[in-house]
Amino acid sequence: MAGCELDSLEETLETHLPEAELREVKRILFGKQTEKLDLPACAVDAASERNFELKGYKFEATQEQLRPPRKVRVGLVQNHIVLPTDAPVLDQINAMHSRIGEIVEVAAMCGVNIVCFQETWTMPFAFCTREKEPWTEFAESAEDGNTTHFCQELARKYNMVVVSPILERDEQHSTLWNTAVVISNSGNMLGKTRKNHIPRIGDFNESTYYMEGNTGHTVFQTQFGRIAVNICYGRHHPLNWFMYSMNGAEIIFNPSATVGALSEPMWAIEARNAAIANHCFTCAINRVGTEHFKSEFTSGDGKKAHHDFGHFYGSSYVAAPDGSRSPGLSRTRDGLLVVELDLNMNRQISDKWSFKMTGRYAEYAEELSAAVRHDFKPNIVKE
Ligand SMILES: NC(=O)NCCC(=O)O
Repeated sequence: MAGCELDSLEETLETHLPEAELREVKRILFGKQTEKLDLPACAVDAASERNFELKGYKFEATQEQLRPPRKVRVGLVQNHIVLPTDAPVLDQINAMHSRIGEIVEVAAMCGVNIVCFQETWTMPFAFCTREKEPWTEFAESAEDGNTTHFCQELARKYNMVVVSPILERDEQHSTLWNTAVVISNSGNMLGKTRKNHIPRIGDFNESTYYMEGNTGHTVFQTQFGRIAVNICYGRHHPLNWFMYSMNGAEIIFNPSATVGALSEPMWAIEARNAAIANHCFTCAINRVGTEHFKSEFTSGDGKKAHHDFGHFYGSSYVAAPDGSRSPGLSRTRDGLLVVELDLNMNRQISDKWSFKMTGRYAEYAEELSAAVRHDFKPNIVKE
């Protein structure tokens, strides 16, 4: 079976394992079971009419005596591009706006408080081509671009925080960035945060287009909790997650665009490990589908030129600090994953496992400062 034909890992397990084994396999693979969330019938019907998968789960925390639960619903959106990559740029952007608009409407029916879209959601993932035109035309101002205005309307209409990852055009510095715009549920732009790490692997030729981010590890205080955005390739860097968490992030979103041949075995591990290591929730989002480009490009590996990047495998999921995770969305379909979190779990797990308390950060900081110097000598004892 070709990789992209497998629709979902969980469904495959469910189809082929007897019930008792399935329960045990799931416990070992996914941790404590996440219960299904009851979603309104109108949302289920609308998702089916609009041809996207809708799934809902909840992570429960222990009831405390002094603090009330802090329940938040997050919505993770994964989708195909709507029009072919050679359609006029504005038509492509508008088509993505209307697709996202109809998915966010369903998120609102499900009571979502914070929604996050996939990396550079308004455009095909065209960086594989190395062509500048027309792809740089998709870049927009984070403050005043049409996409930000569109998301502000959604935020206001549905009382929802919107995390909108775009290709940003920073006119003032004549620079492009890979940026997530964070819009408060009031409709005001709270701020923006830029991708810190740019891949230098495979067809991800992103350094041709934009620069490494300069916004550090900003955390945004929203009405529904403190959130941060670790964009795509940043998920391979444990210290990147760590710094968002050090700045107080309770939920870290990881909007991504990644393909099966490259990263799929790592996908289920990295965001989940970050949730465990940092006592927070993480939300991994990947686009879905295969995008075809008119001009052929090579991967610089001696193999034949080709017109597509490979299959973006979706599989968006949420991981909790207790090591459990939600089932993923499909590998092949557009989808909305609605997950209810109780943010009290972060402190409960921190009190239990105490990774933050037992971390030897002052030691690491000292050793790291030495290690980044050019005269660094590794601390190795030899006979
Ligand atoms: N978009 C992006 O950073 N992709 C890099 C590949 C990966 O991290 O799996």
